[in-house]
Amino acid sequence: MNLRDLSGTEFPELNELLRTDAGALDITGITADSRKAQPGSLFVAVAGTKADGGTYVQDAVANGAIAVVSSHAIDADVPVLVVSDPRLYLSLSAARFYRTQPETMIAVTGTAGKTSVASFIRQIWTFAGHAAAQIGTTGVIAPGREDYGSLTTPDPVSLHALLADLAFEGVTHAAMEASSHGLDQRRLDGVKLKAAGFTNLGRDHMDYHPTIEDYMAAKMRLFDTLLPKGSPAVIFSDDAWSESAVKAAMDAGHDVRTVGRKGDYLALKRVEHFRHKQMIEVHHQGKIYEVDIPLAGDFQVANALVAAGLAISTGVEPSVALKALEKLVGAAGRLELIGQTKNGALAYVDYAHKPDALENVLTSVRPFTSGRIITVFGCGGDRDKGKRPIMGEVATRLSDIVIVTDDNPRSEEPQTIRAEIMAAATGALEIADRAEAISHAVSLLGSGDTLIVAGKGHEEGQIVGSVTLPFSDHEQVRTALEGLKI
Ligand SMILES: CC(=O)N[C@H]1[C@@H](OP(=O)(O)OP(=O)(O)OC[C@H]2O[C@@H](n3ccc(=O)[nH]c3=O)[C@H](O)[C@@H]2O)O[C@H](CO)[C@@H](O)[C@@H]1O[C@H](C)C(=O)N[C@@H](C)C(=O)N[C@H](CCC(=O)O)C(=O)O
Ligand SMILES: Nc1ncnc2c1ncn2[C@@H]1O[C@H](COP(=O)(O)OP(=O)(O)OP(=O)(O)O)[C@@H](O)[C@H]1O
Ligand SMILES: N[C@H](CCC[C@H](N)C(=O)O)C(=O)O
Ligand SMILES: [Mg+2]
Repeated sequence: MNLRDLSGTEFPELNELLRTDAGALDITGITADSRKAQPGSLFVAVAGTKADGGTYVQDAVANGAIAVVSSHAIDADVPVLVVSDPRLYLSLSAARFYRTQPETMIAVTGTAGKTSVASFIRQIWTFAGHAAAQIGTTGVIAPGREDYGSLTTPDPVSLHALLADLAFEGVTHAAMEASSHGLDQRRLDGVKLKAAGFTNLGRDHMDYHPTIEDYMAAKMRLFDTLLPKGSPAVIFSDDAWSESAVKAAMDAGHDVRTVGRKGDYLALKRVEHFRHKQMIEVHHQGKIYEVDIPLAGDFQVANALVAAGLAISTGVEPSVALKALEKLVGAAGRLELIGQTKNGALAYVDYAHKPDALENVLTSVRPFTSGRIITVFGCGGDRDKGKRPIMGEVATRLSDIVIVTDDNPRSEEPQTIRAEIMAAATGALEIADRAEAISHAVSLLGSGDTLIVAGKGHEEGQIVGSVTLPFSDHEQVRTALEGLKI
């Protein structure tokens, strides 16, 4: 594709340059990483958190890049396109370069629940007969494909290559997770959305966003900038930030549809909890539906309603969407029941790695726990340090026994991380080795107890320094359960 077509019309500052021979350059690839530049590539220099792409222009050109995009003039032997927002350019040009995306794309944002909602909406679409995909923290799941993921919202070049592949494979419907990093870094700006969803807002990523308002504003880019005006915006109604989200979506001129107890689109009227399922009564456009959701946890009801709202908003019959909820399978590692002991204690793996999520998960299991709640968790290194004592307090307040252990220490000293949690975790035990912490917790399980191993969910590794050691909470819990004599 030539540079003129690739650049589109969103950057009038390029018009003059693109009228020259530079506009006719045949671009054979796009990258923001000089190390991936090849002969014929366009190199987009973006300023990042660790490095400034601008310093790698010569490397990119040496690797074969034939044009460069930058936020400021740079001396180079190839044409330099100076644009106000290189990250936006990267996303829009990647979308044009890879051309196709599944026809019905939706994105969901919020501090907790994105992976679950993306999984649920994929399951509802599939139940309704569509070829559907989900893209997010747990990777890509689509017919015939299950790829393990790393980022929640992939970088724009990988994302658009993936969307084109999915469309080529026949996927017509895809649900994406929109992380605040992804939104802030314009990773989704080239995606053509049909609808968008919001779950909730809580403390997260305070290492990246200076204030919670800044964090919320990044999330709201989904509504105020990305979703085309007049599209359905499905918003969970019962969160402290719901009103702000509704306002942002209204101000942007969207068709706002609230779901939850205070919701008007899917109004939740009643919930009855059972051990592994919940019965809900939902009102939608004058009709009453009673649905059995085969998952534990109040928060799963919220996620199921956001997913059903998005499915209905993208053309699924309401009765079909709500029927599909009866068949839901939880996303991997999200309050996932791994097994039980002979004396009836339940062992779950959960991905709660932030205070609100931990609070929710521990509160959710209390109604069906006749014995004690035993919690094993840690906090990641090189991430928000402020959440550590908060999670320590939440865990000890809502559990009977807490074991503080390691969770991806990365470049930090593991004992320092544990100490920061322990400072507010009165009475907690500290066992550094996560496998040992899990087996000790399992050995304590008595009749009616519930074990929650939180923080790693679907993850398959423990990141120590820059090395990822194979590690799975699932496997450790399973092994420990098998080793029990009772
Ligand atoms: C903090 C953050 O979001 N970083 C992401 C960001 O990197 P960055 O722009 O800050 O990159 P940088 O390292 O400062 O480098 C700047 C630029 O120089 C380029 N460079 C660098 C070196 C070189 O030799 N040549 C070169 O061209 C880099 O390719 C980059 O374009 O953009 C990169 C490409 O898209 C991401 O891979 C990278 O994710 C890092 C690995 C990461 O850990 N991100 C996490 C925090 C993240 O994004 N998490 C969210 C939310 C998670 C959740 O709550 O679910 C997610 O969406 O996953
Ligand atoms: N609607 C919700 N409200 C509160 N907590 C939730 C909700 N949904 C999930 N959780 C909690 O958050 C954890 C992560 O859930 P999920 O993976 O669906 O969210 P996410 O937004 O994708 O998170 P991440 O940003 O870490 O990928 C769950 O394991 C559970 O503990
Ligand atoms: N994807 C998120 C969550 C990681 C969860 C936890 N296991 C940790 O390492 O902090 C991140 O990288 O911040
Ligand atoms: Mg996620």
